[in-house]
Amino acid sequence: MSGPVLIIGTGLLGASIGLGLRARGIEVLLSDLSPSAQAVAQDIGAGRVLEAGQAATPQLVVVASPPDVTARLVSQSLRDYPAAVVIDIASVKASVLAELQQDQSLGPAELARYIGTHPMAGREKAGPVAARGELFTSMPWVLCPHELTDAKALKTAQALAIDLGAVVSRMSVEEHDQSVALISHLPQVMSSLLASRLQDTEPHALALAGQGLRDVTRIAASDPSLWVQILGANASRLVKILYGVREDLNRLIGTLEEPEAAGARLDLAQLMSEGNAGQARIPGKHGAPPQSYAWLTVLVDDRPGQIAQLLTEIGAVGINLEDLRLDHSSGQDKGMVEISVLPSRRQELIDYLDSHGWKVLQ
Ligand SMILES: NC(=O)c1ccc[n+]([C@@H]2O[C@H](COP(=O)([O-])OP(=O)(O)OC[C@H]3O[C@@H](n4cnc5c(N)ncnc54)[C@H](O)[C@@H]3O)[C@@H](O)[C@H]2O)c1
Ligand SMILES: O=C(O)C(=O)C[C@]1(C(=O)O)C=C[C@@H](O)C=C1
Repeated sequence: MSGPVLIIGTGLLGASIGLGLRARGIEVLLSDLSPSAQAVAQDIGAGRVLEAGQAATPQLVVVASPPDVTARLVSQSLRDYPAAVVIDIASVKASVLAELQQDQSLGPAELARYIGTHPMAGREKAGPVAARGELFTSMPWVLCPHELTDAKALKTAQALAIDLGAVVSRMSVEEHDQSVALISHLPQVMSSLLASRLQDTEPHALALAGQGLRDVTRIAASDPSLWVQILGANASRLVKILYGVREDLNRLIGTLEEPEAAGARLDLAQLMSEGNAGQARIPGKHGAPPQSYAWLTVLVDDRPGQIAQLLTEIGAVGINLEDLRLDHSSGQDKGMVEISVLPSRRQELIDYLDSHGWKVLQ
């Protein structure tokens, strides 16, 4: 796509889009209510601040503000930039569209230039400092055209997502909100509920925290003010899913209260197998069927440059790294680098690292 692209709201998502577009040589203008957020976004290379009152003729306006002000900013942008396509990236879509459809200042010609979108990529951190230009690579990006969206708006939104490396899909706002209630909003509340149990836990118990707890609580660190808005806007869809969770939880509690009762073990096995079956359905990269990778762990000294050296050596053997996790063994000055590769290359990599002085834990 060509620029300029104006990004309104230069926090985590807005600045990440700016970084990704700048890396592709596209002109980016930045605007945020917070002078420091826009200045930081400019400093990290996400674009150039559009000063108040300065004229601009963007080809595309991306509204990347919190959901509760999104419709207002989209409406303003449609009026301020009559030649531009305007998109938003808010995590909820039906409430934004409904507000725009009720907006008396917008006619069909304005609404035709608008399309709601949602990149299914983010982090548990807010603000431009946490931004990453590669955030969207291989991640889903949903486009939600409404009945008036014109072909140019759809094509421009699609070009943005593709240029940023995302995998594009299309849904109605209803279908989108229904889907993310389960795929994104339930995981967030389950993670928060679980992590909230840790508030009064003794430090000696917390010191036992392994990867399992970390896996399921990463997003419990997410920004409360953003999630209050997301959960509030999608409450009616999420609550129906939570009724089902409540039923399952009641059943599990009943089973665990009498673990020796007839059928109790079968019940537990069923719970685990149902979880296995659901987990196995989560697609891998690019929406492809899940691919199982083989993991190995390399112990590294906790000093600068160790991980970079390890990755350079893996690259030199020509083995593609599918995933990487870092952990520290408690109480030691050692780091553990967990690496996943195609199963067929695992032994080759272990042999290579062993022979080059790395300590591999299998
Ligand atoms: N965080 C995620 O993982 C994620 C992922 C996908 C989509 N989203 C959506 O992206 C949007 C932005 O989320 P974020 O995580 O980047 O939040 P953020 O808090 O990092 O950034 C939001 C920015 O919007 C600015 N802002 C607020 N009101 C404004 C206004 N009236 N005019 C201009 N700027 C204004 C804030 O100052 C802030 O810099 C939200 O709608 C969110 O639902 C978030
Ligand atoms: O990876 C994360 O940190 C996220 O929470 C990202 C995530 C999600 O996948 O649920 C969260 C909310 C957004 O609307 C889109 C993406």
